[in-house]
Amino acid sequence: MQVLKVDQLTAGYGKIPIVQEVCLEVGVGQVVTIVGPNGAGKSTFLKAVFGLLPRMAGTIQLDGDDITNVPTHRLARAGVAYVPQNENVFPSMSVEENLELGSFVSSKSFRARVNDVWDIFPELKPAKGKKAGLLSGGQRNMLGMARALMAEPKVILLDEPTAGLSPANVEVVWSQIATISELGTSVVVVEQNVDRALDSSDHVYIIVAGRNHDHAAPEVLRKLDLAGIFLGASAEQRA
Ligand SMILES: Nc1ncnc2c1ncn2[C@@H]1O[C@H](COP(=O)(O)OP(=O)(O)OP(=O)(O)O)[C@@H](O)[C@H]1O
Repeated sequence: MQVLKVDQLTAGYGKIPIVQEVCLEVGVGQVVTIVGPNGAGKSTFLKAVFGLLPRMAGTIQLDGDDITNVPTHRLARAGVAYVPQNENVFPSMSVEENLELGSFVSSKSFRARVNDVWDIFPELKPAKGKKAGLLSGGQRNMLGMARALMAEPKVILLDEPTAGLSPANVEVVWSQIATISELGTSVVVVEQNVDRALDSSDHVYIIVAGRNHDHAAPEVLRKLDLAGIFLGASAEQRA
């Protein structure tokens, strides 16, 4: 059974569809990555799955239950978490307060759950009293993920968690993603660096111009001319 199954999703801003008939499936504990050229609609897709944009067509299932029309504020309780690329923490609140907010829909007490999360993000624990706005960019990204995980989601949607990070921090984030999936939360991650995505994903979807272009296991995609696909898409966008 797939944890998340998105079928033929069409969504966009206002009445303009940006993603069209996009399909994506994620199994239990899998890391599924979405790659594609700039402006392909990757972020739009995540926002639409999380109900932040109107869905014009298609269906979304979580553990076999239809959640297509479940509003965003109920999705967290249902088991879907979303971490946007920016503004993913409350800057005037401490690290620990951010995590407390994230724990409201958890079945575990804050104290029990926070220890699981400190295990995944040990760097955050010494900073627990610090205001989130004073953290480095990398630490803020971690806190965004940590806060979302406090809710014990079945699936977590991460929008470019490695954007703007140093190479060392990129590696830290990918190892955290691996740990999150090993602990049973499935991960859907948008990533700009295709090679890095192929190294750490169970399955990769390529979205071009708002539509599914291809999807396969990394070893299959490595045999394709990915640069050509991306450059071709850029040329089409310029034309
Ligand atoms: N708030 C918005 N209102 C209208 N159009 C938008 C909005 N945000 C994004 N778009 C448009 O939707 C399209 C897809 O953008 P999106 O950010 O989803 O792409 P992306 O694949 O995530 O790109 P990138 O890799 O550059 O982040 C783009 O043409 C963009 O201009």
